[in-house]
Amino acid sequence: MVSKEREVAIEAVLKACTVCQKVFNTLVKGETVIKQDESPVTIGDFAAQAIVSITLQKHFPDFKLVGEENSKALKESESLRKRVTNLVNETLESKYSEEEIMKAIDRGTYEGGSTGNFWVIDPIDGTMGFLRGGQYAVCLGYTVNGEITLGVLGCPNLPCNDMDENGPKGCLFIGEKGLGAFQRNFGSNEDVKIHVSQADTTAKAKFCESFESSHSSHKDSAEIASLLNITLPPIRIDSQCKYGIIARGNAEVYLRFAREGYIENTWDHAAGSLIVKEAGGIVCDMYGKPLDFSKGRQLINNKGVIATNGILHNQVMKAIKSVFKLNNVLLA
Ligand SMILES: Nc1ncnc2c1ncn2[C@@H]1O[C@H](COP(=O)(O)O)[C@@H](OP(=O)(O)O)[C@H]1O
Ligand SMILES: [Mg+2]
Repeated sequence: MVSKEREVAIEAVLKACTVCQKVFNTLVKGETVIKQDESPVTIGDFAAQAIVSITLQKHFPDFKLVGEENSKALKESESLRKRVTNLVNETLESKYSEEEIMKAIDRGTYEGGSTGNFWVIDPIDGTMGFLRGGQYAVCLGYTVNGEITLGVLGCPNLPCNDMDENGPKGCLFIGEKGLGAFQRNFGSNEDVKIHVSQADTTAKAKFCESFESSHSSHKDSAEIASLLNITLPPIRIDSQCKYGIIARGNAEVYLRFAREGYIENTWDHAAGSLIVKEAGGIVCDMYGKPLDFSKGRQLINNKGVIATNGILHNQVMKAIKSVFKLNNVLLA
């Protein structure tokens, strides 16, 4: 049976994707002067988080939400507040007040933790990709007692069929614990089961990483790829779309090595990591430890993020151990 959480999460993510596309088409394309606090990304982030929060509230009045955004900037700027409010009301065909919208956004200040149920939202993951007209994702996860049990990624610009840029674009990835991973294309109601690649040699493998080298060291990943005899160039795309393409088998390995001291946020990995696991892959940190979503808003127990198709996992982890000269790396 399809859970109510899954249906509501899909509804929320699709509506949030609609607002992001609207912001891109009307603001990013048309806007010439962008003030820092009224950038399209800011407007889109607030509107998308408000829409997800309002949709969850409608179905689960007591819901808790770990969200990337809060209403501080809206409280400080009347024009920003008005623009976000109009955008949300246009999209939902509703009449929420500015106060109601800010309250909805601030539901996202929950601290998370190891007990109870809560949602995790990244309203626009891949800010840089969004602005470039590249990849970004609306990412919604659901956590039960510190473990992600549901993840939905909305990827408005991602090709539906493999990486075919000429075909249709816009797809959802859905993962539910124990029930597998699925892709649903925008405009369709059909969920198609997806699975990681069955490639069993690294020489033929494809790896993906952040477009932005400031988010993940391209130099380190190149060294690891070389040690693994990977010859194909990296697939560099923004956002959790990377988890989506691993889950449906377009690439076998996702490497993420942030600068020293950077702690990953739960909303950047919650939905995507479950989708890869449900598609048969493995997700862990650079020491082979599972991502621990039970410690609050950030992944304080983890460093780096690795996702693989499972088959190549141990080879990848051994290469990481060698390149970073680590003593302890857990194998699968
Ligand atoms: N120095 C850094 N190292 C690693 N990740 C970073 C970073 N600065 C920002 N990020 C995170 O990287 C996310 C984008 O991931 P990717 O590089 O895979 O596209 C950003 O999400 P937002 O775009 O939601 O802010 C942000 O949370
Ligand atoms: Mg993000």
